Order: sequence, then structure tokens, then C-alpha cells
Amino acid sequence: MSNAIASAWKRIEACAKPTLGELFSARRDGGEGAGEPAGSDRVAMLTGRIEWGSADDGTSGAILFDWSKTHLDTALLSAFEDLAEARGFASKREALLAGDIVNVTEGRSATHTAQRGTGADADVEEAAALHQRMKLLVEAIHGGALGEIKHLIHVGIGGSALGPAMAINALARDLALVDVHVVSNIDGVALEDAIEACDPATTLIAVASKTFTTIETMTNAESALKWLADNGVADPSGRVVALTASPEKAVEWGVDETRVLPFPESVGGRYSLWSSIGFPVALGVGWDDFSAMLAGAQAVDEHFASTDGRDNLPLRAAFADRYYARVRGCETRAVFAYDERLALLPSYLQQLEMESNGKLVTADGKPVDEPTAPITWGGVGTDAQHAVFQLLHQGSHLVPIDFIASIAPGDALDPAHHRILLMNCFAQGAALMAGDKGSEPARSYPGDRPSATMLCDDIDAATLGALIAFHEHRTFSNAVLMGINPFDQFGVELGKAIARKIEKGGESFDASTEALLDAAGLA
Ligand SMILES: O=P(O)(O)OC[C@H]1O[C@](O)(CO)[C@@H](O)[C@@H]1O
Repeated sequence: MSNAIASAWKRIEACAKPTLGELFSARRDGGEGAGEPAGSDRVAMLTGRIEWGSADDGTSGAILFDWSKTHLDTALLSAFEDLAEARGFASKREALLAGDIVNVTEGRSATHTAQRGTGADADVEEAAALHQRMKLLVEAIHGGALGEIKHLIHVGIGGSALGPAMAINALARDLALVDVHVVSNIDGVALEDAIEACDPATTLIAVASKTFTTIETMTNAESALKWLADNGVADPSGRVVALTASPEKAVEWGVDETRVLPFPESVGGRYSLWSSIGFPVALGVGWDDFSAMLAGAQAVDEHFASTDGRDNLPLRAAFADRYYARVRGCETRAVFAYDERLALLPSYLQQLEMESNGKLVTADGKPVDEPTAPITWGGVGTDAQHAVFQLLHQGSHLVPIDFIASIAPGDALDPAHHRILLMNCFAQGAALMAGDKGSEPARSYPGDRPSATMLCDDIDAATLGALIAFHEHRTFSNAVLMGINPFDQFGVELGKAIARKIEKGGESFDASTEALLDAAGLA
């Protein structure tokens, strides 16, 4: 570790640890904290907005990012700025956005931002050409080129499924043009659920796999085609669209080249919603919404690319993430979406953050000397309040929390629904921070528990794009602060290799695994 990195951490660790209450009042013992912004000045210091679009054409939107209920203060912000500088944050960000090799272990660039127009010219042009093909295909399908299509079964897993599933769940509630079902699990129950809801005569299958080799996806795809064939579809392969970075494999598998939408190898699976992996979103809710999602993400890219230090909101969020993981020993971070439309966001962020930053070595192969990605978990408010918030308020773990909410409601019912939803969201943040002494130990709340709030104007396609891009850049910023490569995922390979060996047979394993195989009749 360089001296500059070590000394930035020394400063961070030596910072005083005022409580959130003290930070808001700037009153501390011994006169400490004099000059520290308090009250609304603190809120102003730690709150920022990212906006996009124009009110004239109805495309405007914004997200307010309020990190004031975290323990970040001026001393920590400045020490973390030094850490970011020591880690070469600005040049690493530039390398990412210029399409340089940032995924060093695989010798690749990471060009997901180019898919929404932020990146090197050649990458942006390649993305525009892909989007043009995708748009033509979506419009042709909507226009009946493949016959009447009412349903899409999107088969994929991990990054090839979580983004489409989340986006469809958020955006296709009232206006689905095509009824989309995302099937990921190899458990046949998942595909059965989808096919029961679809009419084979009007169903299209999208096979989404970057590698086009993933066993779950290929097995589900074969079964989906068999279902079409068994149910009177004369040419099942004529009903398949392939979304992949391995177009030759898709063609070999039997998909007509005109229905293969190839995205670049440099777009990572968990960063691929912007590429042809977003096809079900475009087909399900229309091209305009898919484009709006890209535009919302691009607005965040612009902020991320052009804002320095503590004012860079994804980087500021990463300062707090690193602080809680390393200084306060928090092993998890929870995300609660106070909006039914974002019900699948916590699972999406789980993959994004844990697959990117759950690592043991730095980008140059040395052991990481700090805790890497915390475990991301979460759920939907207010349901989670009545299930897991007991531990968050009174448990022995310190869990930094993100709240995400929308000012505009997603429902047309009595406004009381949305009012109560938002009041609950804000009340939880306030209660976690303030605590309460209570009349007896069991009824007391320690307080001083941190949270951040992302308050969206509305949940629409652009907002969803902006939220995801914010978390992509937050994840990247965390990786830079730790010196790790967020773009590989070798940790998932060993289990896959052992599953292949089991399938092949002829190898023996440990006694427990052998006994389990035996008990299940797989030995
Ligand atoms: O898109 P593919 O190649 O089928 O891979 C699916 C998922 O599997 C993983 O490689 C993990 O096993 C993810 O990174 C990826 O999103």
C-alpha cells in the first residue's frame, strides 16, 4: 500500500466519532465540531440532486440524494478525498469512460456506459448500431413480422435476467405491449410457471446469455422450444431471439442471424441491461421507454464524469460505504425500496455489488487488507418494517440503510396510501437516527444508526436508468477506493466446475457430498 493511501486511512481512522445527533446540532464536548455545518447546513452539505430532461416535453425528472443521516462530516470528507486521490480515482474514472482496459484480469475494457452514449467514440457508435438493429426488430415484432406476439418468455440468469426482471416489474405495470415472463432458475417449476401463463401460438422466446453456454439458460431454452414444438408451433426456432456477446454460438444453436442481437464482450453481465439484454424492456414497454432509461443513466454518467471530490454523489456514497465497512465494522448494508415498483431492486443491487466487489485480491493480485463489499440485502417498505426492522432498531448489528422512495405515487387509489408510505419511510430514518431512551431497557432505542435517502420525483424509465447508473458508479468508486477490479467474477467458477464434474461422473468427492449424491439418487 502506498504511503499516501496508508496516511489517508490513518486520518480517516483518527477522525472523531460524533453521534448523528451531535453532527446535526454541531454541539460536542470540549468545543469540538466548531465550524461544522449543522442542521439545515449539514443537510445542504450532504444532499445533492441529479436532474435530467426538460419540463417542456415532459421528460424532466430528478433524484435527491440525502446522505446527511450518515456519519460523514467535513473531516471525513476531506480525508476520503485524499484517499480517492491517493487511489488515482480521477484517472481510473477517465480510463473507465475512455474504454481503456480496466478489467485487468480478463484484459478487457468495461464499456457499459457507452451503451447509453458515454464513452469512446468507437464504443458509442457500436452501441448505436446495436440499438438501431434492436429498435428495428422490436418494431417489426410489434408490427406483426413474426405473427401475433402477445407473450415473451425471456430466458437468462444473473445479469442476463435480474435487470430485465426488475425493469419489467417497475415499468410494465399499466402499459405492457407484450406480456413478459423472465425465467432464470433451472428448477423446472420456474419455466412451468411461465408457460402456464402463455399461449404457445403467440409466444416469443428470448435467449439471453452473454456466453451462450450457461447450463441453466441453455436447458431452459431447449425446454421452451420443445414446449412450442409440442404445442403446434411448426418452426419453433423461428420464434427465438438471441441476446448475446457470442453471436456465433447462437447461430450454431439454431437462431437465425437476423434475430441475433450481439453486444460487445466488454459489457459485463451485471452491467448489460443497456445492451440487447434490455430487449424485453423495449419489447414490453416500447422503444421510447427503453431510450428514456438510457437517457436517465446518461444524466448520471455526466454527473459522475464531470464532478469532483465530495460533490460527486456516487463517490460520496462510496466514502460512506467504505467508512462503515472498515471503520465501523458493518458487514452488511440494507436497501429498502419504499415503492412496490422497485421491489426487485434490492436483488439487482445484490448481484451488482456483491459480484463486483466481493473479492479477496486487489487488481494487481495482492491480498486486500480491508473488508470488501458488504453483504447487500433488503426488501420493500413498509413490508420490511413489520418483519426485519426490529433488528435494525435494537439489534446488536450496525446496518447502514438506504431508503428509496418516490414523491409521485404509482397508484391511483386514495392519496392516503402514498402519504402513509412516504411518512413511514421518513419516520424510519428519523427514528434510527434519534433513538429513544425509553422507560426500560427493552423499550429503549440506541439511535445513532445511519441511513441515506434517495427521493425520486417519480418511478419512470428515466429514473430507473438513473438509479441503476448511480449504483454502478457507486460500485466502481468503492472498487477504486479498495484498489480492486470490479469487473471479473472468478468466484462463481469453482462451483460450476464441480457441478460439471458431478454431471460427467467418474470422480469422487468429500464424504458429505458423496452421501448427498447417494441420497438423491445421483451417485
Ligand atoms: O449471461 P451468461 O453468460 O449466461 O451468464 C449469466 C451470469 O452468470 C455469471 O457469469 C455468474 O455465474 C454472471 O456474471 C452472469 O451475469
